[in-house]
Amino acid sequence: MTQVFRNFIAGEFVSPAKAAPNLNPSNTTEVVGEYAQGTVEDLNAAVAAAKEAFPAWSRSNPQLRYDVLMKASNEVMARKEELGALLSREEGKTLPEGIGEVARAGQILSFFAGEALRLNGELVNSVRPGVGIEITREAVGVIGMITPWNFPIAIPCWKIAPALAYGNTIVIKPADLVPGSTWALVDILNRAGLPRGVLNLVMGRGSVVGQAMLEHPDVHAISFTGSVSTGRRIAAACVAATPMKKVQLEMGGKNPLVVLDDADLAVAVECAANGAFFSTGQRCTASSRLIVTDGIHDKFVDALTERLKGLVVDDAMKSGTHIGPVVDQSQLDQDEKYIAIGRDEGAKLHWGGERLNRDNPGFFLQPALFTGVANTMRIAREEIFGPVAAVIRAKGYDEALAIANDTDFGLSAGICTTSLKYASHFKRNAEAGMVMVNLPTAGVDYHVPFGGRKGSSYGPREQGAYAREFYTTVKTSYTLA
Ligand SMILES: NC(=O)C1=CN([C@@H]2O[C@H](COP(=O)(O)OP(=O)(O)OC[C@H]3O[C@@H](n4cnc5c(N)ncnc54)[C@H](OP(=O)(O)O)[C@@H]3O)[C@@H](O)[C@H]2O)C=CC1
Ligand SMILES: O=C(O)CCC(=O)C(=O)O
Repeated sequence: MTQVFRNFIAGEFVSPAKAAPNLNPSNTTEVVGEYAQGTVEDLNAAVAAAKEAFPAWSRSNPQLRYDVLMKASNEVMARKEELGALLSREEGKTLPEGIGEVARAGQILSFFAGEALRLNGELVNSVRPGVGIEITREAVGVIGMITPWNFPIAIPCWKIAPALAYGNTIVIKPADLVPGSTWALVDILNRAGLPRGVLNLVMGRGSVVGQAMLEHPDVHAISFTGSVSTGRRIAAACVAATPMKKVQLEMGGKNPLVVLDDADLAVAVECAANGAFFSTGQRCTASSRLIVTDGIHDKFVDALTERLKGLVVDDAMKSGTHIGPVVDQSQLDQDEKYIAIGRDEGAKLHWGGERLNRDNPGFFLQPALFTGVANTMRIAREEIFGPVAAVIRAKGYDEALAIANDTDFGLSAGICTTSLKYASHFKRNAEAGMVMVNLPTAGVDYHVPFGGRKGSSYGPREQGAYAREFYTTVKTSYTLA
């Protein structure tokens, strides 16, 4: 019998009224596990537990928070192969990518273990004689977290770890498509010594559990990663709530990779192949627009096409697979819809884009490379979130930069060049939260801020010490001695 994975509320695993199968996108006949489908009552119980746990946890000794996070980090690292396999089975990224993501989660936990000890304040002279001012940071309260399917352990981890380090309590709702990795993370953190009610997990649908979280008056802040449309709805709900909720949104991207005539061709091809197609292109940092200057355009397209021909698309767990399946039927439909739109708009489907049959039934799609794309076309403006990239030709650097910035998004932007002048100019003038020089637009470090501008992000940055802006609130105290 398939195991039923239960919600974790007030320090207990709670038997659900309903559960749903978590399917493997590499083989849809394989059920990874049955996972609870939470209800509004479950969410209410989880928020009540988090509220009750908050006073003690927010005043707890930082050594305790350090110990819990470090112990959890050690277990995540020790089990990275097993957890990486679970992640690859539920989400479809390749096993090395899955293991790499789990290792990143372990590193995030140990980074924030240290942050629990480093949280500090400031002493400031008052303009009034005899008065001293302290500026301190305190935990915000109960944090609601709503996470997407494309990074099933890293994204929950980079929300949970800072929230705990700075003394908040949590209710998390992972994406219904991939609850398994978050369940494993919550189980590990619980056994690492978290007091009852500090971390609560309610799996299930966004329209039910997520919506109830937005409406609950005892949830003080919401951290969300996912689509722009859901993000907008969440921001509106947080502002409309009484009291208003603090909100942080990480949403889509339409990230440019500029390739200049003077680029090292091999570096540029590797950046494009990795940034656009690895992890099946299902990254908000994916390079979906390849903006290539005239002098290198044809050589680059030929070399990238050769590279794509060598990429194996197959079961995520098979050794030798470079690109796993698309996450589910609905995302596959979206990818195919945009491939059709690109053709209808007059772009040339230069290579790929075909559905592939493999040994098992799964959502396999050949990477698709469009050429002759204008930046006004829908495939250059809307986030597809699949292995589909658009090559846009530019006359030179100035035009390439203008095209790169001509987008509603602003998450990551990359340039491949051997010129210090252009690299420096691009770092200063790219309208994005993250800039990469001779590196893929996707794939970031775990100890520095992550986030974007324009339609990509809203609210304070995630990750690194900058995460404290969201997970703490500032207090200014005046004392007359
Ligand atoms: N920037 C990023 O990292 C990501 C971007 N996307 C983009 O979004 C598209 C659609 O993916 P999808 O998974 O549907 O993204 P969504 O934005 O719908 O889902 C993200 C999370 O929000 C939850 N959610 C959905 N509706 C609500 C609601 N009304 N109230 C509260 N929470 C809600 C989801 O729950 P549930 O589990 O029920 O879906 C999930 O946990 C992709 O094709 C891609 O373009 C998707 C994932 C990540
Ligand atoms: O590129 C990365 O490393 C992170 C990408 C990401 O967080 C996302 O796609 O949601």
